[in-house]
Amino acid sequence: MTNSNSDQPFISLTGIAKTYRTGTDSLPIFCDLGLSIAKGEFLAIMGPSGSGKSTLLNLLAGIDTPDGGAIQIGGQRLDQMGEGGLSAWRAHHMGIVFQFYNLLPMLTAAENVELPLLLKPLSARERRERVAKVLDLVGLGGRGRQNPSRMSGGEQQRVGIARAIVSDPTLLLCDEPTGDLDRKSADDVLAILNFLNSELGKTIVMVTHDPEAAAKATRTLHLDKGVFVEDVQVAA
Ligand SMILES: Nc1ncnc2c1ncn2[C@@H]1O[C@H](COP(=O)(O)OP(=O)(O)OP(=O)(O)O)[C@@H](O)[C@H]1O
Repeated sequence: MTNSNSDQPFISLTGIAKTYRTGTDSLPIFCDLGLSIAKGEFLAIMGPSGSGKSTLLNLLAGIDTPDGGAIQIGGQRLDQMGEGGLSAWRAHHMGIVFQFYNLLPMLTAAENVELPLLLKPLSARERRERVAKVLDLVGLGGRGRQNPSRMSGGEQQRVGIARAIVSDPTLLLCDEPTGDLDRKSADDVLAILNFLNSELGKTIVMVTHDPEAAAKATRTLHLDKGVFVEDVQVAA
Protein backbone atom coordinates (compact mmCIF):
# COMPACT_ATOMS: atom_id res chain seq x y z
CA MET A 1 0.00 0.00 0.00
CA THR A 2 1.41 3.40 -0.90
CA ASN A 3 1.09 6.58 1.06
CA SER A 4 0.72 9.16 -1.69
CA ASN A 5 2.51 11.87 0.31
CA SER A 6 5.30 10.84 2.68
CA ASP A 7 4.62 13.93 4.88
CA GLN A 8 1.11 12.68 5.54
CA PRO A 9 0.50 10.37 8.51
CA PHE A 10 -0.30 6.77 7.60
CA ILE A 11 -3.68 7.09 9.32
CA SER A 12 -5.49 10.36 9.78
CA LEU A 13 -8.88 11.02 11.32
CA THR A 14 -10.13 14.57 11.15
CA GLY A 15 -13.31 16.11 12.55
CA ILE A 16 -14.87 12.73 13.26
CA ALA A 17 -18.47 12.89 14.47
CA LYS A 18 -20.43 9.83 15.55
CA THR A 19 -23.79 9.55 17.28
CA TYR A 20 -25.68 6.31 17.91
CA ARG A 21 -29.41 6.70 17.34
CA THR A 22 -31.98 4.22 18.58
CA GLY A 23 -35.60 5.25 18.15
CA THR A 24 -35.89 8.75 19.58
CA ASP A 25 -32.73 8.41 21.69
CA SER A 26 -29.38 9.65 20.52
CA LEU A 27 -26.01 9.02 22.15
CA PRO A 28 -23.20 11.27 20.91
CA ILE A 29 -19.82 9.48 21.05
CA PHE A 30 -17.48 11.78 19.09
CA CYS A 31 -18.14 15.34 18.01
CA ASP A 32 -14.79 16.49 16.57
CA LEU A 33 -12.24 13.74 17.06
CA GLY A 34 -8.82 13.97 15.42
CA LEU A 35 -6.04 11.37 15.37
CA SER A 36 -2.83 10.84 13.42
CA ILE A 37 -0.92 7.56 13.40
CA ALA A 38 2.47 7.16 11.73
CA LYS A 39 3.42 4.09 9.72
CA GLY A 40 5.11 1.54 12.00
CA GLU A 41 3.56 2.85 15.23
CA PHE A 42 2.20 0.49 17.89
CA LEU A 43 -0.58 2.57 19.40
CA ALA A 44 -2.51 1.56 22.51
CA ILE A 45 -5.89 3.15 23.18
CA MET A 46 -7.07 3.01 26.78
CA GLY A 47 -10.00 4.58 28.59
CA PRO A 48 -13.01 3.79 30.76
CA SER A 49 -15.81 1.56 29.64
CA GLY A 50 -18.13 3.41 27.26
CA SER A 51 -15.56 6.05 26.31
CA GLY A 52 -15.74 5.09 22.62
CA LYS A 53 -12.69 2.83 22.15
CA SER A 54 -14.47 0.06 20.23
CA THR A 55 -16.41 2.65 18.24
CA LEU A 56 -13.09 4.17 17.18
CA LEU A 57 -11.69 0.76 16.22
CA ASN A 58 -14.86 -0.03 14.25
CA LEU A 59 -14.49 3.26 12.36
CA LEU A 60 -10.85 2.43 11.56
CA ALA A 61 -11.92 -1.03 10.40
CA GLY A 62 -14.65 0.45 8.20
CA ILE A 63 -17.16 -1.72 10.09
CA ASP A 64 -18.95 1.48 11.09
CA THR A 65 -19.11 4.85 9.32
CA PRO A 66 -18.78 8.32 10.84
CA ASP A 67 -21.59 10.88 10.58
CA GLY A 68 -18.99 13.50 9.65
CA GLY A 69 -15.27 13.98 9.15
CA ALA A 70 -12.66 12.08 7.17
CA ILE A 71 -10.81 8.80 7.72
CA GLN A 72 -7.74 8.43 5.57
CA ILE A 73 -5.49 5.34 5.63
CA GLY A 74 -2.48 5.00 3.33
CA GLY A 75 -3.71 7.85 1.17
CA GLN A 76 -7.21 6.38 0.73
CA ARG A 77 -10.50 7.81 2.06
CA LEU A 78 -11.98 4.86 3.95
CA ASP A 79 -15.25 6.69 4.65
CA GLN A 80 -15.87 7.16 0.93
CA MET A 81 -15.35 3.55 -0.19
CA GLY A 82 -18.41 1.51 -1.00
CA GLU A 83 -19.02 -1.82 0.78
CA GLY A 84 -17.33 -3.78 -2.03
CA GLY A 85 -14.30 -1.49 -2.07
CA LEU A 86 -14.05 -1.69 1.71
CA SER A 87 -14.12 -5.49 1.75
CA ALA A 88 -11.38 -5.67 -0.86
CA TRP A 89 -9.34 -3.04 0.97
CA ARG A 90 -9.66 -4.89 4.27
CA ALA A 91 -8.70 -8.21 2.67
CA HIS A 92 -5.47 -6.69 1.34
CA HIS A 93 -4.37 -4.24 3.98
CA MET A 94 -5.96 -4.96 7.36
CA GLY A 95 -5.95 -7.76 9.91
CA ILE A 96 -8.23 -7.79 12.94
CA VAL A 97 -7.60 -9.56 16.25
CA PHE A 98 -10.64 -10.01 18.50
CA GLN A 99 -10.89 -10.41 22.27
CA PHE A 100 -12.72 -13.74 22.01
CA TYR A 101 -10.72 -14.98 18.97
CA ASN A 102 -13.75 -15.44 16.64
CA LEU A 103 -12.46 -18.80 15.39
CA LEU A 104 -14.79 -21.23 13.64
CA PRO A 105 -15.08 -24.27 15.93
CA MET A 106 -15.76 -26.80 13.16
CA LEU A 107 -12.48 -25.99 11.41
CA THR A 108 -8.92 -26.90 12.40
CA ALA A 109 -6.47 -24.19 13.43
CA ALA A 110 -4.86 -24.28 9.96
CA GLU A 111 -8.26 -24.06 8.21
CA ASN A 112 -9.18 -21.04 10.35
CA VAL A 113 -5.92 -19.34 9.43
CA GLU A 114 -6.38 -20.20 5.75
CA LEU A 115 -9.83 -18.54 5.48
CA PRO A 116 -8.68 -15.04 4.37
CA LEU A 117 -6.52 -16.64 1.67
CA LEU A 118 -9.50 -18.32 0.02
CA LEU A 119 -10.38 -14.89 -1.45
CA LYS A 120 -6.99 -14.67 -3.15
CA PRO A 121 -5.69 -16.17 -6.39
CA LEU A 122 -3.36 -18.64 -4.68
CA SER A 123 -2.86 -22.36 -5.25
CA ALA A 124 -3.65 -24.83 -2.45
CA ARG A 125 0.08 -25.36 -2.02
CA GLU A 126 0.79 -21.62 -1.72
CA ARG A 127 -2.00 -21.33 0.86
CA ARG A 128 -0.59 -24.27 2.85
CA GLU A 129 2.89 -22.73 2.82
CA ARG A 130 1.64 -19.35 4.01
CA VAL A 131 -0.45 -20.93 6.75
CA ALA A 132 2.50 -23.03 7.96
CA LYS A 133 4.73 -19.94 7.99
CA VAL A 134 2.41 -17.81 10.15
CA LEU A 135 1.59 -20.71 12.50
CA ASP A 136 5.38 -21.08 13.00
CA LEU A 137 5.64 -17.35 13.61
CA VAL A 138 3.10 -17.48 16.45
CA GLY A 139 4.78 -20.54 17.98
CA LEU A 140 2.17 -23.07 16.80
CA GLY A 141 4.21 -24.85 14.13
CA GLY A 142 2.95 -28.43 13.77
CA ARG A 143 -0.34 -27.67 15.59
CA GLY A 144 -2.37 -26.79 12.49
CA ARG A 145 -4.45 -29.98 12.51
CA GLN A 146 -5.66 -29.39 16.03
CA ASN A 147 -9.12 -28.02 16.65
CA PRO A 148 -8.97 -24.61 18.38
CA SER A 149 -11.58 -25.75 20.94
CA ARG A 150 -8.91 -28.13 22.28
CA MET A 151 -6.40 -25.29 22.66
CA SER A 152 -5.83 -22.92 25.57
CA GLY A 153 -7.11 -19.32 25.33
CA GLY A 154 -3.58 -18.07 24.65
CA GLU A 155 -3.11 -20.61 21.86
CA GLN A 156 -6.49 -19.71 20.37
CA GLN A 157 -5.51 -16.06 20.38
CA ARG A 158 -2.25 -16.96 18.62
CA VAL A 159 -4.33 -18.75 15.96
CA GLY A 160 -6.38 -15.52 15.74
CA ILE A 161 -3.20 -13.50 15.21
CA ALA A 162 -1.96 -15.97 12.57
CA ARG A 163 -5.28 -15.55 10.71
CA ALA A 164 -4.98 -11.75 10.98
CA ILE A 165 -1.48 -11.68 9.46
CA VAL A 166 -1.71 -14.48 6.89
CA SER A 167 -2.52 -11.97 4.12
CA ASP A 168 0.49 -9.87 5.17
CA PRO A 169 -1.53 -6.72 5.98
CA THR A 170 0.14 -3.40 6.77
CA LEU A 171 -2.27 -2.60 9.59
CA LEU A 172 -3.37 -4.73 12.54
CA LEU A 173 -6.37 -3.68 14.63
CA CYS A 174 -6.56 -5.47 17.99
CA ASP A 175 -9.65 -5.22 20.21
CA GLU A 176 -8.67 -6.24 23.76
CA PRO A 177 -6.35 -9.00 22.47
CA THR A 178 -5.34 -10.02 26.01
CA GLY A 179 -8.69 -9.31 27.68
CA ASP A 180 -9.59 -13.00 28.08
CA LEU A 181 -6.11 -14.28 28.98
CA ASP A 182 -4.05 -15.01 32.10
CA ARG A 183 -0.87 -12.97 32.55
CA LYS A 184 1.52 -15.52 31.02
CA SER A 185 -0.64 -16.09 27.92
CA ALA A 186 -1.18 -12.33 27.63
CA ASP A 187 2.56 -11.74 27.72
CA ASP A 188 3.11 -14.37 24.99
CA VAL A 189 0.52 -12.64 22.80
CA LEU A 190 2.06 -9.23 23.49
CA ALA A 191 5.54 -10.54 22.62
CA ILE A 192 4.16 -11.63 19.22
CA LEU A 193 2.52 -8.24 18.64
CA ASN A 194 5.77 -6.56 19.64
CA PHE A 195 7.69 -8.72 17.12
CA LEU A 196 5.18 -7.97 14.36
CA ASN A 197 5.63 -4.27 15.01
CA SER A 198 9.36 -3.97 15.65
CA GLU A 199 10.65 -6.66 13.26
CA LEU A 200 8.03 -6.80 10.51
CA GLY A 201 7.02 -3.13 10.61
CA LYS A 202 3.28 -3.71 11.08
CA THR A 203 1.34 -0.68 12.25
CA ILE A 204 -0.75 -1.79 15.23
CA VAL A 205 -3.71 -0.09 16.89
CA MET A 206 -4.72 -1.93 20.06
CA VAL A 207 -7.64 -1.16 22.36
CA THR A 208 -6.88 -2.40 25.85
CA HIS A 209 -7.78 -2.12 29.53
CA ASP A 210 -4.48 -3.79 30.46
CA PRO A 211 -1.74 -1.30 31.50
CA GLU A 212 0.90 -4.01 30.93
CA ALA A 213 -0.31 -4.42 27.37
CA ALA A 214 -0.27 -0.66 26.82
CA ALA A 215 3.30 -0.56 28.18
CA LYS A 216 4.40 -2.66 25.18
CA ALA A 217 3.09 -0.05 22.74
CA THR A 218 5.17 2.83 21.37
CA ARG A 219 2.38 5.31 22.20
CA THR A 220 -0.66 5.29 24.46
CA LEU A 221 -3.71 7.48 24.04
CA HIS A 222 -6.40 7.80 26.70
CA LEU A 223 -9.95 8.29 25.55
CA ASP A 224 -12.52 9.73 27.96
CA LYS A 225 -16.09 10.59 26.94
CA GLY A 226 -15.08 10.63 23.29
CA VAL A 227 -12.07 12.93 23.75
CA PHE A 228 -8.34 12.14 23.96
CA VAL A 229 -7.22 13.40 27.36
CA GLU A 230 -3.56 12.42 27.42
CA ASP A 231 -0.95 11.37 24.89
CA VAL A 232 1.89 9.31 26.33
CA GLN A 233 4.87 8.78 24.02
CA VAL A 234 7.10 5.89 25.05
CA ALA A 235 10.74 5.87 24.02
CA ALA A 236 11.39 3.05 21.53
N1 LIG B 1 -24.39 0.01 17.86
C1 LIG B 1 -24.62 0.78 18.93
N2 LIG B 1 -25.83 1.35 19.12
C2 LIG B 1 -26.10 2.15 20.18
N3 LIG B 1 -25.18 2.44 21.14
C3 LIG B 1 -23.96 1.87 21.03
C4 LIG B 1 -23.62 1.02 19.93
N4 LIG B 1 -22.34 0.63 20.08
C5 LIG B 1 -21.89 1.20 21.22
N5 LIG B 1 -22.86 1.95 21.79
C6 LIG B 1 -22.73 2.75 23.02
O1 LIG B 1 -21.73 3.72 22.77
C7 LIG B 1 -20.91 3.94 23.93
C8 LIG B 1 -19.46 3.71 23.56
O2 LIG B 1 -19.30 2.32 23.27
P1 LIG B 1 -17.90 1.65 22.96
O3 LIG B 1 -18.16 0.20 22.79
O4 LIG B 1 -17.21 2.37 21.84
O5 LIG B 1 -17.10 1.94 24.31
P2 LIG B 1 -15.76 1.27 24.85
O6 LIG B 1 -14.90 2.40 25.31
O7 LIG B 1 -15.17 0.37 23.81
O8 LIG B 1 -16.28 0.43 26.07
P3 LIG B 1 -15.75 -0.97 26.71
O9 LIG B 1 -14.40 -0.66 27.30
O10 LIG B 1 -16.77 -1.31 27.75
O11 LIG B 1 -15.67 -1.96 25.60
C9 LIG B 1 -21.44 2.98 24.98
O12 LIG B 1 -22.30 3.72 25.83
C10 LIG B 1 -22.22 1.95 24.19
O13 LIG B 1 -23.27 1.40 24.94
